[in-house]
Amino acid sequence: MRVAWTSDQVRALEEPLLAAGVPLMERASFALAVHVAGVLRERRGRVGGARAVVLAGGGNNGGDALHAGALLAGRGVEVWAVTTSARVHAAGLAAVRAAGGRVVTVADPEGPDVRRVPVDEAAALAARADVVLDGVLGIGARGGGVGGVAGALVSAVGALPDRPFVVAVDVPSGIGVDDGTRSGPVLDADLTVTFGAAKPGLLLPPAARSVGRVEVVDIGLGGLPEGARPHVVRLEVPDAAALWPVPVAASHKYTRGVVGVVAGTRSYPGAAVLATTAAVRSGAGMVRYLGDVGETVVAHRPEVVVGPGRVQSWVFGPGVSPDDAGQRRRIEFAFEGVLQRGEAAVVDAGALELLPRHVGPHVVLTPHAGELARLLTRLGADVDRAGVEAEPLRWARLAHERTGATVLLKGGVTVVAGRGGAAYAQADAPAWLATAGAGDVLAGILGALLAGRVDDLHDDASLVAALAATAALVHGRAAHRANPGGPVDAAAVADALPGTIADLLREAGTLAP
Ligand SMILES: NC(=O)C1=CN([C@@H]2O[C@H](COP(=O)(O)OP(=O)(O)OC[C@H]3O[C@@H](n4cnc5c(N)ncnc54)[C@H](OP(=O)(O)O)[C@@H]3O)[C@@H](O)[C@H]2O)[C@@H](O)CC1
Ligand SMILES: [K+]
Repeated sequence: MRVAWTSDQVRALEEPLLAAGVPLMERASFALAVHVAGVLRERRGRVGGARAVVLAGGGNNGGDALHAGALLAGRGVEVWAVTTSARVHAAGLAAVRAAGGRVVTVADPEGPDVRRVPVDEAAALAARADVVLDGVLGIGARGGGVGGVAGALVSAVGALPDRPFVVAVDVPSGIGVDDGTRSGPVLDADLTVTFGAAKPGLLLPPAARSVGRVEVVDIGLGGLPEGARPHVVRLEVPDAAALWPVPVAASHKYTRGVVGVVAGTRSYPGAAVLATTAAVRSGAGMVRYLGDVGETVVAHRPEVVVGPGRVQSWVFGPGVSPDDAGQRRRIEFAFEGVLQRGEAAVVDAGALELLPRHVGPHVVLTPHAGELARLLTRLGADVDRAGVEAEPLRWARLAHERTGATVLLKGGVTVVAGRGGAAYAQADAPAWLATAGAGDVLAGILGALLAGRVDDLHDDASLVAALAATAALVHGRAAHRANPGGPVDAAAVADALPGTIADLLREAGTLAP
């Protein structure tokens, strides 16, 4: 599990350690230098003789970068430090100089003993480097992107035609550290070396697209205090495996969970086939189908039972248009069971428009950004698709607050917001998965997962959000497995589910008997 702590959470952990004289910056800069040396070795075969440019802002983020620069200079790297603020981390600067590094500045005024160079000249230095360390801004960033001459430098380096390898120190400078926004110049990184724990902006879109590979370095901050929850979590394979309902020898189809699927119409029968197939192939005990295309569904999936009966979870909406009277009536009727008996439900596509006024967290909405914007607009919020894409967690949370439902917002990074502040950001899928029918498959996976764990959901409402994140993880991994490195179609993703889930359980050592 990758957890993200906010700037305030990190500062609260740092404070007593710094007061006690724990050398956090030494630890951070040493680990940073080790990672940069690793990059240089990988890219050029050796560290000595490489060129590194350190972009150093006026705070401790610049201090980290300068100290790492000094360590690299000590290993024979030609180091140039470019300071971006009249204020500079004095000890870091002294260390770079003592190790033989050279220092220039783009700031005005230039400060004592530092030669001022135009932004273009500093960017040209970066262009000739094997690696650039971005230490302009860390968790002290005020948001709104990198301002002033530092921002001009970040833009100039980012626009270099032959971009050098960029290592972000703690975070790519200029991202919204706590909310993942991108509202000004940001230097996209190839590698981010972050201290203590990930930060929300490293996991959340759109900033998460700027971070490259993320390495978390333990600098001895310990953990969050009792009761504090990480701001955002990204589940990994062992977490998903631990959450997956695995049958035991005594299990039968009803204890394993029955999924009721109300999906598809005569115009869109494929959605019904995909959602039921995904539920069957994710290990549901049984799948029921309600709708007008039962024959088509059974032709593809003979395991599916057509017609009403008891279910543990529902999948509403794939391929359903709200003006289809038959499906609308079935969904509205089934929602009564969801509200009265506590059956879980996945509410997708056309069914989003049929959502009752207030539901519980055992109902999961699975909109994409445009659908979430429409839903929120109906609920009185002023937001459009671009607004949702700019701050997905904020809007997913608002939808959770206004409806009571757990919200899974689909995207390149899928964001989940649930009860008790639960928030997940999953980046498991190849970009190829942005294809018709992929959402129907996700809905089926989640339906099976909720049916299998329905007894646990009511004891622990935040579990639903974790299950939604698990469904996104399995969906993404199934897409990778369906055709590694190439295009995928939704049916192939559904077909890859049994193998994906078996691999997941095998990797985590939780195989069924
Ligand atoms: N404490 C420790 O010992 C440890 C700290 N650690 C490291 O310290 C980092 C946090 O350091 P920090 O708190 O000094 O803040 P930091 O991110 O360097 O930036 C603040 C400076 O930026 C400026 N500024 C702000 N916003 C701006 C903007 N939009 N555009 C332009 N400028 C802007 C602002 O200047 P101002 O304008 O206010 O004069 C201020 O000077 C953390 O990420 C980690 O790397 C680790 O080594 C572990 C030990
Ligand atoms: K940085």
